[in-house]
Formats: sequence, C-alpha cells, structure tokens
Amino acid sequence: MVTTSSLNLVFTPTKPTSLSWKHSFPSPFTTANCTRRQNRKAYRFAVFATVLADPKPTVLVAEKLGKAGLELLKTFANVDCSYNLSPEELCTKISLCDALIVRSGTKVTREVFERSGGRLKVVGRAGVGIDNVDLSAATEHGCLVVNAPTANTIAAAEHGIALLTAMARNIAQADASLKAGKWQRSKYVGVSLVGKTLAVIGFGKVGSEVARRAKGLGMHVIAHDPYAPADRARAIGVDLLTFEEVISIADFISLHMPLTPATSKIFNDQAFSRMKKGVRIVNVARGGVIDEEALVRALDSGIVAQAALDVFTEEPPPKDSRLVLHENVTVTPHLGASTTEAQEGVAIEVAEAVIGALKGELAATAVNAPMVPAEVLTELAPFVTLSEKLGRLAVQLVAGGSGVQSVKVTYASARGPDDLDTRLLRAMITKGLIEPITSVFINLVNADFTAKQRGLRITEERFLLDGSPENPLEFIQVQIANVESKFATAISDYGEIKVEGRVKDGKPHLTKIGSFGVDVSIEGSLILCRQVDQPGMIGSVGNILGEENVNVSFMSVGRIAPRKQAVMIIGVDEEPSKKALKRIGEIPAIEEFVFLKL
Ligand SMILES: NC(=O)C1=CN([C@@H]2O[C@H](COP(=O)(O)OP(=O)(O)OC[C@H]3O[C@@H](n4cnc5c(N)ncnc54)[C@H](O)[C@@H]3O)[C@@H](O)[C@H]2O)C=CC1
Ligand SMILES: O=C(O)C(=O)COP(=O)(O)O
Repeated sequence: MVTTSSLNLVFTPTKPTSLSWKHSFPSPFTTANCTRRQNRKAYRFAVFATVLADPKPTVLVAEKLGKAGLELLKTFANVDCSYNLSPEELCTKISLCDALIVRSGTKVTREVFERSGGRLKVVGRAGVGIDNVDLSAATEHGCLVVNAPTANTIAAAEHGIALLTAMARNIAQADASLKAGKWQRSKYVGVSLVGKTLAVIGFGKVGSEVARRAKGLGMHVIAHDPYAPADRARAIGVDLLTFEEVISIADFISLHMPLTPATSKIFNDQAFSRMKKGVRIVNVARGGVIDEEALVRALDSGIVAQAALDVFTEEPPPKDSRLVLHENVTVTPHLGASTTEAQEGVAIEVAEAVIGALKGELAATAVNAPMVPAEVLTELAPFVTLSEKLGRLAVQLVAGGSGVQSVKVTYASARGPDDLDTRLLRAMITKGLIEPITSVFINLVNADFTAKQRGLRITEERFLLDGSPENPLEFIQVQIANVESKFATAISDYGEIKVEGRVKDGKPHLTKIGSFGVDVSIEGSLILCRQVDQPGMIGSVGNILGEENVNVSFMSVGRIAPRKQAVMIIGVDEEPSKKALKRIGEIPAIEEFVFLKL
C-alpha cells in the first residue's frame, strides 16, 4: 500500500531557488517515500515546508535582536545577522533566506518578496507594529508574517508614562538648559497630572496598561477604541467614548493605536481644532497617525501646549524637522520597546514563532493567516488531507479547456457552524484545485487570495446531520459547476463534477464519484474506469498493468446493478505508460477511463 501523505503536497514551493532547501520540497507527485512520522509532522500544519531536513534553513536577522532569541534561532537554523542593509542589499540577500527577522527600522517591501524567488517562508517582526511589512505582498507570495505582540507591552506603556511625566514637568528642556549653564526655574514651571483627564486612543495592550498607570497617578482616564470591549475598559474604571468626545474633553491625549489606512493622519488640522486649548499629546504609537505639519501649526497656535513623541512619519526624522526642534516638543528616537527585558522577550517570542512556522506549525502570532488552535488542528488533521485530495481529484476530472470558476464545497457534520472552523479545509481544497494545473504554490496564507486572483469562486455549505457531533465531519463534497469532464461518470445528476470523501480509520476515502457510490482510500495514483459489469474485467486490466510492470495497490468496483454499468478504481504505484493506458482504453467493455495523480 502506498502511504498517504499530505506532506509534500502541502509544502511544495513554486520555485525552490535554494540548493540547500531544494531536496526538502519533493515533487507533489512523490508521496510514497514519506514516512508516517513525517505525515504526523505535516499535520502540525500546513503553512510551509516542515521537513526538518539538513541542511538547516537560513534566517536573516536584519536588525539587532536579543541574545536569547539569537541563541534559540541558532539551534534550528543558520543565522545571518546583517544589520543596516540598504534596500538593494536586502533584496539581494533575500533569495538565500527562508526567514527574515526585522524590527521597525526595515521596510519589507513588495520587492523583497518578489526578489525572494519563492524561498522566503516567514517574516518575523520582533515587536508589535507591522506597518513596515507589505502584508498584501507577503500574502500574495504565500509568506507568513508573525510578530511578537506581548513582550514589549509594558516597556511601551512605561515609555508612554515616562514621556507624559517628562513633558508635564519639562524634564528634557530643563535638563538641556542646566547643562548649557543656565538656571531657569521660572521658565520650566510644569503642570500637574492629578485630577486631569487623559484620553487613551487605542485601548489595546499598551493603551490599557497606560490607562492603569495613569489612574495610579490620580488622572481621570477616558478612552476611544472602536473595537475594544466595554467591559474590559469598565474593569479598569475607564469610559469608552467616541473619538470626537475624547479629543474635546481631554487635557492629555496618549496614542496607542496601530498605523492603518483608517488611522493614518487621524490627528489633522480638523482634529486639533476640536481639542481643548492647551492640550498635551503623547505619541508612542506611530508617527503616521499624526499629520506632523498640522501638529506644528497646532503647537505654534497654542492649541497644543506640548507634545512628547517617540515615533515619526519618517525615521529618523530630517535633521531640520520643525517638529523635532520645536521648543514645546520632547522627543525620543523610537525607544518605546527598548528596555533590556522587552528586547530579550520579543527576541524569544519572535524566534519561537519563526521556528514554529518553518517547522510548519501554525503560528499563534500569525498576522496574515487564520489562527487555528492546536486542538482543532489535531482533530481536523485527516480531513485536511481529505480536502486536498478531493480538490486534486475533482480538478483532474475537468476536461481540458473548460475553465474552473465555480466550486461548491459541502461539509456534512453534526456540529453547528460555530464548532467547525473550515478555513483550513477550504484552503486545502483550493490548494488541491489549483496546484495540479499551475506552478503556483498554495498554502494557508495565500489560498483565498490566489483563488480570487484566478477568478475561482468557492462557496461553502453546511449540511447539518443528526447525531453525535463527536467527529468534526461525516463527509466532504466538492462540486465543480459549468465544466465538461474527461470522465463523464463524474458528472452528477445536476450536471456538475462531483466527488465526495470521508475519513475512515484516519485515512481519506473517496466514497462517491458523480452518482456512483465507491469506497477506496485516496492515495497514490488512480485509474478510474467505467465499464459494462461483466466477468473478467479486473483480470483484463490487471494483466495489462502487470505486463507493463505497474504495481497495483488496490482495486475496487462499484456498480449500479449486476451486469449493468460499474465503476472500477485501480490504485497504482507507478504511472502507467501511454501505451498501457491506450491498451486499457481498447478493452471493449471499457466505456471510459481516466488516470489521476493524487
Ligand atoms: N514606540 C514603540 O516602541 C512601540 C510602539 N507600539 C505601537 O503601539 C501600537 C499598539 O500596540 P498594542 O497595544 O500592543 O497593540 P494592540 O493591538 O493590543 O492594540 C491596538 C488597539 O488599537 C485599536 N484601534 C484600532 N484602530 C483604531 C482606531 N481607529 N482608533 C482607536 N483605536 C483603534 C485596536 O482595537 C486595539 O485595541 C502598535 O500598533 C505599535 O504601532 C507598540 C510597541 C512599542
Ligand atoms: O513593537 C513595536 O511596534 C515597536 O514600535 C517597537 O519597535 P522596535 O522593535 O523597537 O523597532
């Protein structure tokens, strides 16, 4: 029997440019040489090449990373620490790298993904903000992006509070003045924080920690965050209000939202005009959320009394930046995450995520792929294989020239929709549908994107079964509409190519083709024949294959009724020659046949 494996099918890249990894990515059609152990690994799932083969993968660390993270990476990969690369140097190096780790100082542009030649599997952001990574390009190239979302939260919050207090008491300006030999006590009279209203914009991890600390300083804290749960805010004693409300009430505003198209320059002339005169602003989020020229105008007019900024639209900012040089502005060079503790933490967090991704595990910190909990993955494992096989099978039944545009997938399950996450299954069906007919490499990251790009519409339906929802699924059906089939038997009564499969004893089985009920394990290569049900058919086909030295792994016949029509499915270990297939086709009782590689 051929061993079933999703391993190489799942992880075959388009163009494995690196010699070192080339043999780690076998052809999609050589499943037989995978071990069961590899299979289990493959089930841990399906983002990228998982084989821990020698030689090691190469990880390019493009910005300074904590020692503990580097040590961890070195246990698994060849680590190339090359800091301060120019954009061109990065693009040149990237084709030799399986993973790239950056902080906020490296722009991971579309060109980086294009120039990687398909080798780059994961970008690790050693920090939170991923606005320096072109996520669309990453997704289009099937490259996973992971970040380190938790380890620098406290550092960023503490820096926000440091800037808030330093700004209120003119610490930086007074320090510079004294060092310049002056003693200006009346010039640097500050303002008190206690009793003042602080508006936190972006009530996520950092924002809520800032709020907690500000309350400890005796401030009244309000927040705006369109996506934050009100009960989390209430638990800290913070009211969630609208953007207009918070900016018009606040004495101090602290920014903690990500830079996205929706937040870009959200602090502009209009927003400043609605603020209380003399408001003070802290930005430890991203420079791009503020229109910096508008802020200079607001500072000059006195609407904004002071600003304390850790981040800038352009980093480093121009030396003659009016904003940086403004006397009412306190600045730090993007130091929010720069504590010893946070840097060790993010380094470990990102190293673990990158290693996990290279091993094929779904990262818990994936930014551009669905996150599926480990226990769900384990349960869905055999259905993942089944999904891909059904996709591969169905698409190979399509007659040449008929473009596949509309695919319906039906999941029959006793589980309610909320208890069955089908994203992984849909991705694998997409992979099965697209990979046999193109050179595109599909994984969980780029499946939906690639389907859309190719005009392939995949609709999903649930078929709710009675009974115990112990098994996640009973069967999966894949139907391709509006196409001709090279094996007319595969066309259902409704005119679509239809294949249906189930998992039996942990293995994917084909249980229906067109309107014929069958039952064969889907593995290796198959010959499907429709014939008149008569004695001697198995022998006739078996003889031809034997004479051609093709090993038969199994044969199964499903029929409508004795002596009527039957479908014979033959599993073969080797691909029969054209001559052998022609001879099979010439057997008089064989009405049609097709050879499929799964
Ligand atoms: N200066 C530095 O060194 C550091 C800066 N950061 C920045 O801080 C940001 C926040 O980090 P975390 O709190 O860890 O992320 P987070 O994802 O936990 O929180 C971000 C919050 O912003 C909210 N948000 C999204 N759109 C919004 C909008 N239009 N208005 C208001 N709120 C909105 C989200 O709902 C979320 O609750 C990061 O995206 C990063 O840019 C983070 C760490 C260090
Ligand atoms: O984590 C973030 O979003 C940060 O801004 C930290 O940036 P850094 O890693 O210090 O370049």
